Amino acid sequence: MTIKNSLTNHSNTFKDLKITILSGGTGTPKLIQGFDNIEELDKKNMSIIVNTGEDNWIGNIYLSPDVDTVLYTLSGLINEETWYGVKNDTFECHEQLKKYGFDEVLKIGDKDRALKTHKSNLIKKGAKLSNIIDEERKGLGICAKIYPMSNDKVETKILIVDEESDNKLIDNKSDVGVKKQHLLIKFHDFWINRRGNSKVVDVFYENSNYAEAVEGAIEDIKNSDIIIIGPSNPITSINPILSIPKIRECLKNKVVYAVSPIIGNNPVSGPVGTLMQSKGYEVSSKSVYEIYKDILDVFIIDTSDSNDIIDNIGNIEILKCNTIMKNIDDKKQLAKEILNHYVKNFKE
Ligand SMILES: C[C@H](OP(=O)(O)OP(=O)(O)OC[C@H]1O[C@@H](n2cnc3c(=O)[nH]c(N)nc32)[C@H](O)[C@@H]1O)C(=O)O
Ligand SMILES: O=c1nc2n(C[C@H](O)[C@H](O)[C@H](O)CO)c3cc(O)ccc3cc-2c(=O)[nH]1
Ligand SMILES: [Mg+2]
Repeated sequence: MTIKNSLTNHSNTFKDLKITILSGGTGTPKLIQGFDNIEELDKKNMSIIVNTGEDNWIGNIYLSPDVDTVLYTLSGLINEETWYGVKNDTFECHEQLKKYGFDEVLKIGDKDRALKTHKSNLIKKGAKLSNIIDEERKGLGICAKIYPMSNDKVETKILIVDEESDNKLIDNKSDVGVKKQHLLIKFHDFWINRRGNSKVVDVFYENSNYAEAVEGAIEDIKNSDIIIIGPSNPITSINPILSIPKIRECLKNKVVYAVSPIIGNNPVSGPVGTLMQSKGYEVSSKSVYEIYKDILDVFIIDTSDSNDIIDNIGNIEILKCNTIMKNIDDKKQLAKEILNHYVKNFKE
């Protein structure tokens, strides 16, 4: 349909805008920094709904990696090398536990452990994750509201080919008795222990059909002017959020923008390629559009991406911007272009 590039500046009209951002992983938190640095935007009108599909217990520590990354990003504590944990943190406790024979595998820092211990204690007492996060964001002096995609357990599971059976197959391909075996594993097993090197057959969001959205999150979606799906892994960071029935239903009546995490056929980072192929998608920005299209109004691709995505994409508008966020100026510029485009095309 139509391609638009940079637009005139409408920043004075940002002050009343209400925005909700869907976030997971490391891509979207960069864009969240961009929005958080737009002075004219009232941060009390900014809500973030976060993926909890990778939440897990490590010993007695409750790990909610994508939530903690958003908390640290909005409080300026985030380690921007890894996009998890607290910058300049120490790892005394982590190292000492290893000496006692308990390897947490994930490197949890000493300052980071305080946030996770706070969550763990309250969860054990039966508190709701959404209430705990709200206390933590206030404790960190964050104005924006932050919600888990659900207070119910929804777990991202990866179906992989069991390498052992695969090798047996190769060795004894004539032996009809040897069958390809599959393993259903946690995302962390796939990404941390197996370094994302397994052959992925499929991805599931266990229990998502029965999971309730958080009331405040649904309220904020309904009251928002614009919903932004950030440039994160569509399969393991955004789709778990969209798999919560009430959330997806609500978004259908809203103005929704999405930023592609893939430029042409190249992801900027991570295992998004293998995971998209496992769901039958080619690795391309066009496939990202396919994944979101039933709720999408504007799809943002990188200026370096080709225009052939335009062919038959229905009535969705393509906006081309610089989507490679190397510094705070890039992040702020991308955030501003999204809001400028919204004001010009949906507000006036
Ligand atoms: C394992 C990895 O995980 P995670 O850290 O959870 O990251 P995301 O789900 O956010 O996926 C990373 C996703 O983000 C894209 N990305 C990263 N930086 C940028 C950027 O500056 N611009 C842009 N358009 N996309 C960005 C990257 O390509 C990845 O696909 C994971 O799940 O991948
Ligand atoms: O790949 C890693 N991811 C680590 N993560 C990130 C996370 O577990 C996953 O990498 C992301 O969820 C990928 O989607 C942490 C997250 C935290 O909140 C705290 C500590 C870690 C530590 C690691 C780590 O050592 N290695
Ligand atoms: Mg992730």
